[in-house]
Amino acid sequence: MKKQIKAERVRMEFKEREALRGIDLHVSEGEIFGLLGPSGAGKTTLIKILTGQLKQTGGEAYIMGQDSRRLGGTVCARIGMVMDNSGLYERLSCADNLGIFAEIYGISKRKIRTALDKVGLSEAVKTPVHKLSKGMRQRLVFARAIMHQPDVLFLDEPTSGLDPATASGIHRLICEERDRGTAVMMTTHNMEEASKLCGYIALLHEGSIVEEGAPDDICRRYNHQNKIKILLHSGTTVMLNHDGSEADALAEYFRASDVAEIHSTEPDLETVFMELTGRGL
Ligand SMILES: Nc1ncnc2c1ncn2[C@@H]1O[C@H](COP(=O)(O)OP(=O)(O)OP(=O)(O)O)[C@@H](O)[C@H]1O
Repeated sequence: MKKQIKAERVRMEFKEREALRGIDLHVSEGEIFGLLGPSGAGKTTLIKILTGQLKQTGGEAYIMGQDSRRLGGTVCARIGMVMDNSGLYERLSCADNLGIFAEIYGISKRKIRTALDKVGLSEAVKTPVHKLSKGMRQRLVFARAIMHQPDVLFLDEPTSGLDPATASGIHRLICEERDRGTAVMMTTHNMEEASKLCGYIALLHEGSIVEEGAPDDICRRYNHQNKIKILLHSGTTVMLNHDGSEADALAEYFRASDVAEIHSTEPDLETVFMELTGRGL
């Protein structure tokens, strides 16, 4: 698997603040990497460095093997981005907004229609941006990010503030991009979204990665209780140690057909995050 995004000991010092304190990570093709962290953790700063919008004060960053401080036109044309400041032209139509980028990327105008269809905006081809709802705008920004079929995609809170149906449509498109082989790096404050989409996540706190791994593996690591919770048909809840000693008791409950539900006591990502940072997302 090609490592499309790489950071090696990346540091960023603003005048009176150290925003990143030596970040190491990589994202391979066909992978969705989640960068999570509370407000001010350094997520946007890192994405800006990786995409060449900001120059780091230490360490190295590479996109498709090219130093992010010197990204050339060919590499830039293979990157897609959804950032906080949408950069849409309010008075231009959806199609004309994408048209500008089609020209920059040097792709056929036919791709505009395909991209708008993909995000469900075929009816709004001629609608000026200022008449779009928040969800439609976000879908347009997404269409702009993927219309040139990028190899690397950066998504800074792509579903923030969207209704569940629009968010779920965007999730589907992100997965389609991954399946096409795109390396995706996304930030989110939504832990459910991160667990569902990301194969690998890094928890960023005050400029450092404090935990990383597959979401399930991280949650298992913080399963301090290590118990099984059984809900019986009678409504009673039984807690058993999850160390092998529970086998006989569990078999007995099953023999008696008493078991309605069975759960492990693994914490969710939000709880792990609270434990590590003392703050919620
Ligand atoms: N241009 C800048 N000049 C000075 N400080 C900055 C600048 N940009 C970011 N910072 C500081 O760097 C730290 C990290 O900011 P950053 O925007 O990367 O956080 P974030 O994790 O993206 O937060 P959020 O989730 O709120 O978007 C913050 O303390 C912020 O105030």
